[in-house]
Amino acid sequence: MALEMSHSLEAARKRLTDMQQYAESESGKPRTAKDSDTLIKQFGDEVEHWKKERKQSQPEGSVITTVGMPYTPCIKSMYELEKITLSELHTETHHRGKMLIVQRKSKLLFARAMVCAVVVDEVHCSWFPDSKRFPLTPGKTGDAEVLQLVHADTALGEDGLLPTDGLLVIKEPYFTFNNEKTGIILVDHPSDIVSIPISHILAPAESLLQHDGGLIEIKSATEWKTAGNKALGAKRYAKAINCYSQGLAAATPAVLDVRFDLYRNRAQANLCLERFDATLFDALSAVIGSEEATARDSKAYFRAAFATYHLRAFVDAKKHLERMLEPTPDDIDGARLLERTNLRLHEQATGDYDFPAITRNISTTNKRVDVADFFNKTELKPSAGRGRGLFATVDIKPGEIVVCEKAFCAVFDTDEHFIRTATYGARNQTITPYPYVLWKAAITKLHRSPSALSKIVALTGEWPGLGEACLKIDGTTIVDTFEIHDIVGRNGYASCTPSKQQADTIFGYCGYINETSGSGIWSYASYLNHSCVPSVERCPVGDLMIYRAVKPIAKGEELFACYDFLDGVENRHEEQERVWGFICDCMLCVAEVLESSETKAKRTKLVEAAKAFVDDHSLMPNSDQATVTRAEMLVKRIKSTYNDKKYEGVPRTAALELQYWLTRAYHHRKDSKRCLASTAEMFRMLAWKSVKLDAHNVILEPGKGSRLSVEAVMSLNWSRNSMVLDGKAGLSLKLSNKQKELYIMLNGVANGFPEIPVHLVA
Ligand SMILES: C[S@@+](CC[C@H](N)C(=O)[O-])C[C@H]1O[C@@H](n2cnc3c(N)ncnc32)[C@H](O)[C@@H]1O
Repeated sequence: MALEMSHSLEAARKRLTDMQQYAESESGKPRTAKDSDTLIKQFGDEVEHWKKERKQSQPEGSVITTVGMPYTPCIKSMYELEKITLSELHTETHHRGKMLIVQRKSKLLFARAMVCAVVVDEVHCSWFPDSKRFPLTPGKTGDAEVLQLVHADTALGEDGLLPTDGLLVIKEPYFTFNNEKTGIILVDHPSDIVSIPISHILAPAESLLQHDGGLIEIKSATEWKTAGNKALGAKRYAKAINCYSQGLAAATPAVLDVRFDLYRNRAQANLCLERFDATLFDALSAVIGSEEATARDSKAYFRAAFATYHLRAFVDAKKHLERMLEPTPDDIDGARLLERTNLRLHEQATGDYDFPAITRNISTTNKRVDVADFFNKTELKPSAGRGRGLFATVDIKPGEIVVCEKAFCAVFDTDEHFIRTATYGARNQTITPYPYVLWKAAITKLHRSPSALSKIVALTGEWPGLGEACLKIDGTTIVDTFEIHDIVGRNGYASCTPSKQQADTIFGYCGYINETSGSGIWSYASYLNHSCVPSVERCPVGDLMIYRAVKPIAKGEELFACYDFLDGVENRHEEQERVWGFICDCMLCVAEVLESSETKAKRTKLVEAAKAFVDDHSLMPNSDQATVTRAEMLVKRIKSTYNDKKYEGVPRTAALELQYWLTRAYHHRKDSKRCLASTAEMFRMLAWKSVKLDAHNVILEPGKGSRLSVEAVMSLNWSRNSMVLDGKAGLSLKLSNKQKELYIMLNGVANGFPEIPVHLVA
């Protein structure tokens, strides 16, 4: 079944069930032929309609994309497949071991999630008098079908996607239905379509004669180069690549120089399409190596370095740049790229980042940062009962950077083609909590630079698909898009869309995570396993994810992040099992699981009362003593529901929100002593040990089972301000310094931290 969108989970579920039942009832029936002229006309009208309506048809609010049953891509070469015609297709059938050879006969329809076109096959052209064929109705023009291509890289444009000047081989075609229950050929895996020239050995000989322009033109390598340069100048990159490739096929040893030019120019066209693996290959193939060719080689090395930089292989990028700059040391572009490369190498080796500069440059429009990754304090190893995990290779202090990683790919709601949609899968009937566009972005990136495939398919996902195999067949790397779907589901992280306000607001970066305005794949950090009492906290800055230690971590210890933290162990475990397929057994979960249901019920009731209290008393300055006493009593009652023994060393967070309310109330009532005591109490509730906050000491030590929360850090802020108002400058400064330490642990960077005005502490 095709990929479709619905406006609610219920609608998605209903649509999927309905389509599954229909598909089952139709499965295996012979396909009904479609008259090509009629279909092409109807489709043309639809393309025009879609173009006009595109604005209105943008989905409003959140939508759910339904995804049919997964199936693996074809892993046979087209030479091993048996050719069939459209007339031999059967409904709701994967035609394993078969292939269609078709030609596009319509414009492309760029719908939100896919690209469609009408294709015809050889029957239409009345070739092969002796072949099995659909009996043509007199006056009709032949058979045709709609092809629907999911996850196509739309940057390739009309030239690159389903080109019309050649033929298309659809490997192991899947004939199914669209939302209107009309038959379509659905291609979920882009590698299941291969474009071949009409002169290809598999193309029917008659197709040469049938070619639109009559006889095909035979061009020399130089003529292809000229045609390629023209296309490149017109920014028709896919067409340029095609011309240069044809030129390379036509180049004889007599025109060696042209051959180098073709590689160099194709490198540039590939670079414009962000196909960095191909750019690198072409650029290095273009290196001539003679003295007279210095200028041309300089260009080739620059392109190789640029591609390598974007493939994040900074050591290699530096090598290419040094070779480039050896004969041309004054080249400005080369020198600039070398400077950037050296900075990346420094970040990669030390974890020393210029965060003020990084955060200054990011905005709603500039969300992707130019930085290297830092992994040097960790290693990937097996983790008993949890697959693999990340382990510390050195002792790490609280606050230190543990991992810093730029996303393999990230999407933000301010991106041009962002659609706020999750996917709902037919296989396990669950929602993947990451947007459809993240799945698509990951697939596009893998198609553009397939060298990244091995690290992505090594990640955990439910649908095994092709596993960790990285196959290249018929010139294309095979990406199992369903496998990537599940990998995105298990490894995607919510992020945020950076903005100026975010950079300047208290907890601007950290606080935005919950809004899920962006998401991404950080493939190394993905190996962090979950704990509800984590040792690291994460915070996004653009598409960079910073992980800092929130407690001391000894060399050899496994690191844990918190994927999500819902109140109540049952809620948490239900979510963990549904989204990630595990149930946490951290110290906190064990303590909560062991509690009786009566205790939990009693506490839940009290927490509800506390929430209602906080909602009713959000205006702090009006709190009189009686109201404060009520809050204190309620905190006491909630705390009494915890069994000290069971909860030793783990957080008791049920009264945290109300305690935070008390901190603020004391501050407004100018009761600095109680304000500070309340802050200390919050840290105790979060299982911090050696909590001492008084005139002489500001000591807060995290424990093995402790958590850190925004409220606790903000509580320090109120205490600090209370002390300022009370004239206790020394203590307020100590509190402020501690607050800043903890603030950076959670927020990743110091941005937005409210320093005490200097004149108040002078
Ligand atoms: C993002 S991956 C983490 C890396 C993973 N362990 C691996 O080997 O690829 C998430 C998966 O790790 C496993 N996992 C994470 N935390 C766990 C925990 N506390 N207990 C058991 N399994 C866990 C689950 O299989 C989950 O789907």
